[in-house]
Amino acid sequence: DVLFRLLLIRDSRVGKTCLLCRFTDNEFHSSHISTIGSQGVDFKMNTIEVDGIKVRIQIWDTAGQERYQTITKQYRRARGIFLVYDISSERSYQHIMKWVSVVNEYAPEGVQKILIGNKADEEQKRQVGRKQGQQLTKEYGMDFYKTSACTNLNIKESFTRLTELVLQAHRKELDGVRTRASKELALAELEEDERQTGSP
Ligand SMILES: Nc1nc2c(ncn2[C@@H]2O[C@H](COP(=O)(O)OP(=O)(O)OP(=O)(O)O)[C@@H](O)[C@H]2O)c(=O)[nH]1
Repeated sequence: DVLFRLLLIRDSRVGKTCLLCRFTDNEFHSSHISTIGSQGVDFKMNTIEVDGIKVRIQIWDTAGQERYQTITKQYRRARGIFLVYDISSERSYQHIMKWVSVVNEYAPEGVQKILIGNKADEEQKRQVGRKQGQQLTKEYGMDFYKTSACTNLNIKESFTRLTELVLQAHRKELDGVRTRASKELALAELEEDERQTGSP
């Protein structure tokens, strides 16, 4: 089993908390409760299986209003980042570009990112064109998902995809851990056999 830390960013009210609640508890709350923890962050855990590996993911929900100095501390420990905008807010989309450069500056090398256009159910209030999300993903080389925490569109898919990307990026590291673990297990079994048979 492995454990990864993922992070949801950015503007306030784009639906970060709702995406997280939908993914971990399959719940949706239509009222807004701003994410204000002691650090402006809160997390939930979930386990998903990718390629036969059980991956425990710790997903951090950052407060959109938080000063970025606080949030950048969180970036350093993240393996994967969801950059979230709201399709009914052009402003939240414009801010994504700024947040990509902040992430590139503060997040560890090799951090995986995907772009999320949330509130896809709010078609009548759409301010961000369908192609705009895809344009950004081409520019920054990220995968793109349009999601709705409200109707449960692409929630599991997007969380699974980011986890897959993180897993792929850390494959070598993981293989090393697995080899070491299986060698240690073999040694422990040998010692156990020797103890039972009384041989040295
Ligand atoms: N229609 C619709 N509304 C949504 C969706 N996701 C979230 N909302 C609503 O948008 C508002 C803000 O959602 P939150 O999840 O609290 O937003 P946030 O990004 O965590 O906000 P901060 O904690 O302030 O950073 C709430 O009223 C939610 O009900 C969605 O997919 N569709």
